[in-house]
This record gives sequence, structure tokens and C-alpha cells, in this order.
Amino acid sequence: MKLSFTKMHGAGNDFVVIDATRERFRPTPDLLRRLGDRRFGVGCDQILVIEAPSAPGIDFDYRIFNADGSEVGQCGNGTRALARYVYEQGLSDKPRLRVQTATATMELQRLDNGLVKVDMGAPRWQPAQIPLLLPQAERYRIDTADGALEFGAASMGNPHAVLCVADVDAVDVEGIGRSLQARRDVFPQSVNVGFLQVIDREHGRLRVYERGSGETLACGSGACAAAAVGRLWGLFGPHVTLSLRGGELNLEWAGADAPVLMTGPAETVFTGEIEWQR
Ligand SMILES: N[C@H](CCC[C@H](N)C(=O)O)C(=O)O
Repeated sequence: MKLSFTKMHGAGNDFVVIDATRERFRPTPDLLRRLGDRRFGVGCDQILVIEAPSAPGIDFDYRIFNADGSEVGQCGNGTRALARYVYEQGLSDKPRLRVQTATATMELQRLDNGLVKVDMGAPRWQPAQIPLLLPQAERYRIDTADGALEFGAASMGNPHAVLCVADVDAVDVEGIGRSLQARRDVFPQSVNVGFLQVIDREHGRLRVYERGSGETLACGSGACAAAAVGRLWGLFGPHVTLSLRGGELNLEWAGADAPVLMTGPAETVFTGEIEWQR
């Protein structure tokens, strides 16, 4: 049977979007991997499944699968793509939408300039199963084959480690990303690894080696985590623009338990169909 999908991206982080608002969609791991495969399938970083709400006060539920088929609870760039899809398809005309994932509830707002602003909720600091270096700054250090690595750790509904580096173009993103993801003693559910180059208090550059997808051109939740760690470490003010390889994201965080607000683009690229067996 044929499965219809919409190909989208948010700052180059690309998605296969499945509209399951009218009919349940229960994908097999093989189908998910095929949708994610850039050679044998469609190709994307994440598969986003938009569903009718399962709780009052929620406009849409939203399931997120990485290209390797793993299901996760947060995708910041994907939330903006969901908003664009919902408005383009006329599934809602509300200026603000509340969406729910397995681990987070987010409110999003369509802006007049076509961008989407998302309340990503407050950063949750990782439980200290990692030896704290300086407890008050959420700064951690672990020893690896590459030597000691220092990083901040925050959850946006999914786990992030943030390393500050002098030049994002000169860092072994895959090598260090994989070595941190392999440390299941520190990150039991693996981790998204962000590499942050601070330019000044309002600007930075970021690359992210994502859990389940490898390096992506942008990571929305990773940008939120980097903005929060940077502010916690006194490197950023409350507003920061992060340049990622696929585009720019704007982050606002007032600190403490305030939500991180992320503003950025979302584009529709094409629609298609793919044969699949239930
Ligand atoms: N790889 C992430 C999910 C996608 C996050 C990213 N694409 C975003 O925009 O937040 C994880 O396993 O938690």
C-alpha cells in the first residue's frame, strides 16, 4: 500500500512528516529505517508523526523517530515543521498551538514573518550521575581515550551534552560525539552532543552530533541546551543567535526555571508516496 509523506526541514535538519491525524500510523522499525535511509528510502534526520490530541488542552500529539528508528521525546526543529504543516494543510488556524510529545508539552506561535516561535519548556539539568566538577555551574568532566572532556549537560525532553570549543570547524565532531554517546555509564539513554563556539554574549556557532542520526545541519533542542549552558556559565546573555551549518536559530532564556524560547524557519520541500507493507 502507498504511504503519503511531506518532506520538510528546519534550518537544514530534515524530516519526513506523516499526517496521522485522521488514521493511526503504527510504523515498523524497518519502515522507519527505510524512510530515514538516504540511499534505499526517502532520507531524513527524523520521521515526525502528527496525531490527533490525546489530552484536553492539546492541539496535536507528535511522535518523533530518529533515522535509526529510535523513538525520542523532543525535536525542536521538528516542532516548527509541524506548525508549518498544520497551517499549510488547514488543520488549524489558531495563532498558538500546544503540542505534546512523549516527554514534553510545547506551545508554538506563528509569527508574521513566517518564522515560528516555540516555548520549549525549561531546561532540566541532568541527574548528577556524572561527577560534578563545579556543582553550581552544571559543569562536568569525564576522562576518555581522547583525554578529559568538560561539558554542560541539560535535557529539553531529550539529553544534551554541550562542549565549548575554540573553533567548531576544527573539532572532531563525529569522533568525540561517538565516544560520549558510548559512555552509557554517564548517559544511560545515549546523548546528543553539541559543540559550541562562543563569539560574544549574543552570538555563537554550534554543531551537533545527534543521537540516532549523526551530525545534522541543525538541532533545535541542542541549540536550546547550548544557549542555556552558555548562559549558566556566564558566556551568554538572555538573547543569543546561534549559527548552525544549516541556518540560524534565535534563543531567549531568562534563566532559572524560565522556558527557553526558540525562533527559527521551517520549509516544505516536496510531497511524495512510498510503497509499504503494513
Ligand atoms: N536526535 C534527537 C532528536 C531530534 C532532535 C533535533 N533534531 C532537534 O531539532 O531538536 C534525540 O535523539 O534526542
